[in-house]
Amino acid sequence: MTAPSPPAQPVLSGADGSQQASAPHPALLLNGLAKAFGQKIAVNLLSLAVPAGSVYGIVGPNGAGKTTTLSMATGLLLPDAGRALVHGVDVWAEPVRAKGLLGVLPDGLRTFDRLSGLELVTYSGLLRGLARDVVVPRATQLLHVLDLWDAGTTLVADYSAGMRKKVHLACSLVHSPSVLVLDEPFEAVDPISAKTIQKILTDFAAAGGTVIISSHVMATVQRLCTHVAIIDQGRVVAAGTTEEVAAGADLEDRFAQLVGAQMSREELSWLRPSSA
Ligand SMILES: Nc1ncnc2c1ncn2[C@@H]1O[C@H](COP(=O)(O)OP(=O)(O)OP(=O)(O)O)[C@@H](O)[C@H]1O
Repeated sequence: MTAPSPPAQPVLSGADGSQQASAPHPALLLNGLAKAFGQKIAVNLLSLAVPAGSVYGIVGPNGAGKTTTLSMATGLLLPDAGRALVHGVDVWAEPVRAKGLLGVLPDGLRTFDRLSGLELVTYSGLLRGLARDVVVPRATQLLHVLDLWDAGTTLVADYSAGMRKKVHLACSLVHSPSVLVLDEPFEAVDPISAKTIQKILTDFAAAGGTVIISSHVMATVQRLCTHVAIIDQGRVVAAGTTEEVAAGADLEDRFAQLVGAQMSREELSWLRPSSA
């Protein structure tokens, strides 16, 4: 895989009108993001700074607002309030520039699935402005690395859930973005492929890229992520380096401490195997 493309280098005008390099922006800055669906407040004035070069895990219970947050952060869903900036570029004010910096694996995406894997990844790269002689070798390589090459001309519509996840991951990588935003990248993926994906992501971050993943698999987040944010009811309840957030405990235990209080302790006394 090629190194991620360098982020847009923002400049500031000095008092004398000269241009000075500014302090580096976070790879992703969310500032007061909010979204309601009718009466339901999905994201409640959420702010977060993701440092460049980090592998940042977003965790939280079902319905906490992770997908809604990531959708607003990547220009897929219009926020009711707040801003999202990718390397200082406003996702909603300058969508084309911001999206050029992003590689996105959305949750439950519907794509052009009447294509083979090679066609879909190639098409994705062409849409991102890559030349065909650049995109075809990259797409081929990605399909080999993600163990999808043998699927040949099988349509993506006929892929398994894990294969679909991997081909969409390939689409998010093909243009070598600066910031990868991956909603549940390991969901439905087999353990060997999960290891391959983890290696791709750590290599990508080591080369200067930034990775943001949402996941429910705490062990993976603890092993893979340099930073983590725990989201609950549309708000950040803890954020920092993984070590800071875990605070000397297992991340899963910490997660349960922070957001487990409202989990039901009720017993399903009626749930007993029925006799034959
Ligand atoms: N399009 C929508 N219309 C109505 N409500 C929605 C919509 N999308 C999300 N919600 C609601 O917003 C809340 C947050 O949903 P979201 O999908 O962001 O949670 P999540 O943290 O990604 O959950 P999960 O871990 O289960 O994927 C939920 O209560 C959900 O029902």
